[in-house]
Amino acid sequence: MASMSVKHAIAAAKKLRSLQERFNPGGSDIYPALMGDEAITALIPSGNPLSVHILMFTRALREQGTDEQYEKFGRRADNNEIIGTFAQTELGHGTYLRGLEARADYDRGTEEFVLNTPKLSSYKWWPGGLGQTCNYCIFVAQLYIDNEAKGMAMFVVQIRDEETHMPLPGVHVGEIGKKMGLNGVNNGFLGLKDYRVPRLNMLMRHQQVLPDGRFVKSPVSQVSYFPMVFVRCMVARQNSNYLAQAATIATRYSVIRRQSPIEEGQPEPKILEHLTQQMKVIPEIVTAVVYRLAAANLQNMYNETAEAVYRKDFSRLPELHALACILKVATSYDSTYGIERLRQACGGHGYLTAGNLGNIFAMAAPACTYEGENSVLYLQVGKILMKNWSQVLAGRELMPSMAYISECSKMTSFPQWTGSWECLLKAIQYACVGSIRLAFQSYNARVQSAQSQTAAVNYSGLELTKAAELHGRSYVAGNFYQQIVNSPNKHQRSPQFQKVLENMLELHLIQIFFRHLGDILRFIRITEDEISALQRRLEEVLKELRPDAVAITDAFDFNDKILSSALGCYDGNVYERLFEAALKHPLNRKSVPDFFEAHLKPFMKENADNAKKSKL
Ligand SMILES: CCCCCCCC/C=C\CCCCCCCC(=O)SCCNC(=O)CCNC(=O)[C@H](O)C(C)(C)COP(=O)(O)OP(=O)(O)OC[C@H]1O[C@@H](n2cnc3c(N)ncnc32)[C@H](O)[C@@H]1OP(=O)(O)O
Ligand SMILES: Cc1cc2nc3c(=O)[nH]c(=O)nc-3n(C[C@H](O)[C@H](O)[C@H](O)COP(=O)(O)OP(=O)(O)OC[C@H]3O[C@@H](n4cnc5c(N)ncnc54)[C@H](O)[C@@H]3O)c2cc1C
Repeated sequence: MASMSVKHAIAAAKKLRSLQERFNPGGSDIYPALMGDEAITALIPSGNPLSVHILMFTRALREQGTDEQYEKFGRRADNNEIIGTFAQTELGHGTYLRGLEARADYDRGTEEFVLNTPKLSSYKWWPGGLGQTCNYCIFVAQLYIDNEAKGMAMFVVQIRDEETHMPLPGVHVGEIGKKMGLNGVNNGFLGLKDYRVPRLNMLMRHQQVLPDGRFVKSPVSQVSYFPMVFVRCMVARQNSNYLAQAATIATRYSVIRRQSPIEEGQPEPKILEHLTQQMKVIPEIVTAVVYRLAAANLQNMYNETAEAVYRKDFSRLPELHALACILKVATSYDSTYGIERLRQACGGHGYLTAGNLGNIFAMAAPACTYEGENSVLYLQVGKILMKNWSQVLAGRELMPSMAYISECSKMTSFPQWTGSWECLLKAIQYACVGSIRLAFQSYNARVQSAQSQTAAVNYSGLELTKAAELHGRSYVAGNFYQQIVNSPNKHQRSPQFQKVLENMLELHLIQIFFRHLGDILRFIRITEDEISALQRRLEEVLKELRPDAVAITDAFDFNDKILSSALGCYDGNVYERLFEAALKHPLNRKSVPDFFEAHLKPFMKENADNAKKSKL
């Protein structure tokens, strides 16, 4: 599997490099964007072993290295003359980066760093492509000068000979083992023993070790976390795509499959005519659309901020960090659970490999963990919200994506309920701000009672997580509302198209409202009649969107090769394709399987003989 993946990944990389040269010669950004494209991931169903090379290795060299370092390593990486990965996580630590145990000791005598993974738990563990594909990596380690810890730093480390691909002396490298999916990625382990690299192999754009061992600190230490911010943005985009793929498959299947007459004596309808089926499928289509738009916005913000960071302007980093975290979490959770709901919506056939929903799930699910485990990122956002709430209390302005928090904080009570989109959006935001206030009170009370800030974060963790989740909902719903209702492009849309978009907005807002009804009721009084009215609107909008479901998923524009699904093919010949796939199974190659003579026949014969004997 790994060798097939490498072969396909290389073919894809070549093709994309030629597209890059044709459309954006000399530029650098289009390449990873193309590599992140759904086409590439789908064409390598066991995962792309070059992902981390492209998404993290090349980027870190460009963004964390000096210009000379880029010339020495980065250009070769961009040209794919060397293949690398980002080796940060260890067997014993992934989340708590300050706890990483790999170390780099500066030897001023030789002007080298001595790299070590001193214990089993400090072995690097997980980096994509490290097992067998890569000959280089960025090795993240605690920097020590005269045995004094200086914080994390990144080192360019050659791990295999460029000619023979043999691991170099002092390098212990291998594959970590079979996983639920992504088995072509060859995630690897790496141990280093007294492995020396020249001083200039430490990436020194933002922090430096001078030849005499003096340490020049980065102006903003978090800038070393920047490669992760980029991949979090890519996860938001990629996981929205996985959800869109699964929604396309389930929608197409749901208009082919027929089951159970709705009226006695009537023919069996397409299963998508059943209201509960609509509720399983259509909201996922809408969620995919909503997240794609949010991820596109995030990508723009990333591009602007990355340019500023390159110029050493770090002012927008906190806002980008907060948004990248929240969208990474929201898209990875909602796609993972959404894909599973869509698989169940395809009944028994959803469980067949030929439907491809299992593989799409296996591609989407690990994004809940990699690039920052989701609960941990929620807590990051929770902490940022606490800081911002202090700003609100001090009457200061907040970053644009949190401006709604100041606005809601000024409201003494929730305005008259109207049920309009504005009202629904405001309700979600208001509940979010109420949750932030409560979390702040708990957190603050703990700090006042002499708990440390970190302990207070831990013990207020449930409330912080809730506030973060609602902030994600508020941001995403607010973004969608703006794009549908207030976009400058609105007037270029046909009335019919605008109506479909508005139906999607209606469904999204009502769906989020019901999902968080408990949270909303803590802060807003709503009558039973008002809730029932929303229930009727939910049923109505599902009915209205039902005829558009296929067209919306067709507009995602996934071709059959990408979906690789007997259930989701464009021509709708589901049963023919399922049969075709079944006939290809190795067990169907022979009418009588080999195990019959070897095992089954003797087993049955032995039983028959025993039965005969007992009768005698
Ligand atoms: C060709 C491609 C085709 C494929 C498809 C493409 C699509 C893409 C999809 C998929 C492919 C990719 C395949 C998978 C790749 C996976 C790779 C990996 O997994 S690499 C490892 C990731 N590891 C983590 O993410 C560790 C998580 N841990 C952390 O980030 C930190 O330890 C953290 C944030 C949890 C704690 O950091 P603290 O210990 O420094 O502590 P605190 O006090 O919380 O933070 C200090 C300050 O720094 C800020 N901060 C933290 N992180 C920041 C950041 N990233 N940027 C900016 N500021 C940050 C905070 O807001 C705080 O700010 P104040 O001081 O309060 O103002
Ligand atoms: C498919 C895949 C690819 C990967 N690729 C790479 C790669 O290329 N390079 C690389 O360096 N790494 C990679 N990783 C590793 C990944 O980044 C880590 O797995 C991730 O950061 C989570 O860390 P962990 O595994 O140590 O989980 P842990 O931190 O051990 O999490 C376990 C549990 O503990 C909880 N927990 C941990 N800390 C806290 C806290 N502070 N507060 C509350 N709860 C907490 C978590 O919420 C979770 O429930 C990859 C992982 C996967 C699955």
